[in-house]
Amino acid sequence: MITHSTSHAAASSTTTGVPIVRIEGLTRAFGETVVLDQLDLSIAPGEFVALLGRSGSGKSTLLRSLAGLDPDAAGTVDVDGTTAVAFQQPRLLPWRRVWRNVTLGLPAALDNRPTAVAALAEVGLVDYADRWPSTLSGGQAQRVSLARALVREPKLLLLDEPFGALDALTRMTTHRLVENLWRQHDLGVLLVTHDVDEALLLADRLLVLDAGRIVADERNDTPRPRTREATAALRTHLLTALGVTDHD
Ligand SMILES: Nc1ncnc2c1ncn2[C@@H]1O[C@H](COP(=O)(O)OP(=O)(O)OP(=O)(O)O)[C@@H](O)[C@H]1O
Repeated sequence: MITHSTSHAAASSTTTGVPIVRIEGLTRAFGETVVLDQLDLSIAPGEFVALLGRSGSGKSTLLRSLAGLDPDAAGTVDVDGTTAVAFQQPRLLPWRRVWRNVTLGLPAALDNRPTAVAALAEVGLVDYADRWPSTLSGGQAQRVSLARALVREPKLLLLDEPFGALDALTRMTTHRLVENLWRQHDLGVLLVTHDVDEALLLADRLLVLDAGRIVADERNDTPRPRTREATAALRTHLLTALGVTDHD
């Protein structure tokens, strides 16, 4: 049984320095396969963390536990405040206009157009509120899904390969957008990605998941904006932790 608690204490963790995420002994198995094995992890308020790992290493499983979507995991997952998730596919409902996708699932008091438009303005889509999802480009649809996450005012934003389906140029502009949202909202971010360079560009802390545990946990203090040259040594270290070399 998992203990998943979400607190909304009056003394916010931002002022107290208490972690926004505390995971202890998180274990998840599917049949005989143990995917997460007594995993421990803390995330501080406002921290931008990237989670790397080979395909099948359990990144999405960990993220689902953090989002409270996996009642069958065992261990403790404490999250201080609201979490919101954006996935690789934007998952917009085609029969709802853009703004009604943004407020989907919100309490009635917040399920209104002005709330949605304010969030859409933050992702540069203020004029798209009344569009249908089918008229959006892939990058625009992904920005709508970010607006849908932001409108929940999360303390922790969970991003599961959100840039994976975007073309290279759109990916770069969406990187900038996420970096700006993180700064402006003082968000904690956990970004699941296969892309070491993307992780080095965006995150201040880099985790590698392997065999159910965190096997590397590195700080990335490279000044922003970051260049590939500045992060080269850390890149090599992470690739080694991932079991690949530059020549693979
Ligand atoms: N509902 C499920 N039933 C059975 N096995 C599952 C289920 N969900 C995940 N798994 C297994 O758990 C392991 C971890 O899956 P997970 O999706 O967390 O990996 P991942 O690191 O996110 O992979 P990828 O990078 O390919 O997205 C895989 O072996 C997968 O087959």
